[in-house]
Amino acid sequence: MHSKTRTSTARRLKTPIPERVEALDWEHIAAELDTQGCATVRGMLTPAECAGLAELYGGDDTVFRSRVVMARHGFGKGEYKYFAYPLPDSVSVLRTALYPRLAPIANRWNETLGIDVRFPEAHAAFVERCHEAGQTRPTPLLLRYVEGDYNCLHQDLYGEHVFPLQVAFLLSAPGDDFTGGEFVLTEQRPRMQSRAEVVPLGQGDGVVFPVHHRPVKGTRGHYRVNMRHGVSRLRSGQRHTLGIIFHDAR
Ligand SMILES: O=C(O)CCC(=O)C(=O)O
Ligand SMILES: [Fe+2]
Repeated sequence: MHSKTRTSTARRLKTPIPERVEALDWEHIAAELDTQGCATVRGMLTPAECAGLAELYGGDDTVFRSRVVMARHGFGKGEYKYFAYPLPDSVSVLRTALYPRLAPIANRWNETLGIDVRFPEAHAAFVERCHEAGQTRPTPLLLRYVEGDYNCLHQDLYGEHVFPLQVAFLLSAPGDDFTGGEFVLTEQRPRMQSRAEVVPLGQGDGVVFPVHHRPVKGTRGHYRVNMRHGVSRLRSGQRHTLGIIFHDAR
């Protein structure tokens, strides 16, 4: 990494999370999402913030509404816990601050795909829409993987209302805390073979990716590709992630 990048990252980390979100290059993120189907945001959380969030996993269970052991459902191996409302401050702030930057991308994608749904400017208004439809349970989650664990390719759909983008933050340090355990995205294109993308992440980095589909520009306009995400097998150590999903669950 260039020293210039390092300095500006460090400076950004002293600032509150909403300002860090504002400081990101959203034009670049939108362009990456359009062309590649995902975008990484580097150094969004400090190592201390990552450790604080990861520590919640083994702590007081009143922070969470439920725990899922993936092997019991055929989801893979490993486990995760959904946060309860009220969400921890940093999780709530991330969700609220990221949403208004992603909503215009989501609206543009829906327009491109000929889908009528439009998303309001503020997350509170979208959550209200979810709640009115009976989707009242919070979806932000902490995941934990140990050696041999993995997360099968999936889509985080929890009801009729779906916000089309989500963000996952890596809380552990690759190489130091764990090996293997790579974030994987696949694109299933109509009448074509699937394409896989491995997304390299450092501790505190986030990846923005589609929940279920995205528009891809073809020779005759745009077409819809089906997206799935998962995590490859952990070769050693322990890996924690924070998942931010913007729609609530039934
Ligand atoms: O652990 C990961 O990197 C994937 C997390 C995930 O599936 C999600 O955030 O929805
Ligand atoms: Fe997921």
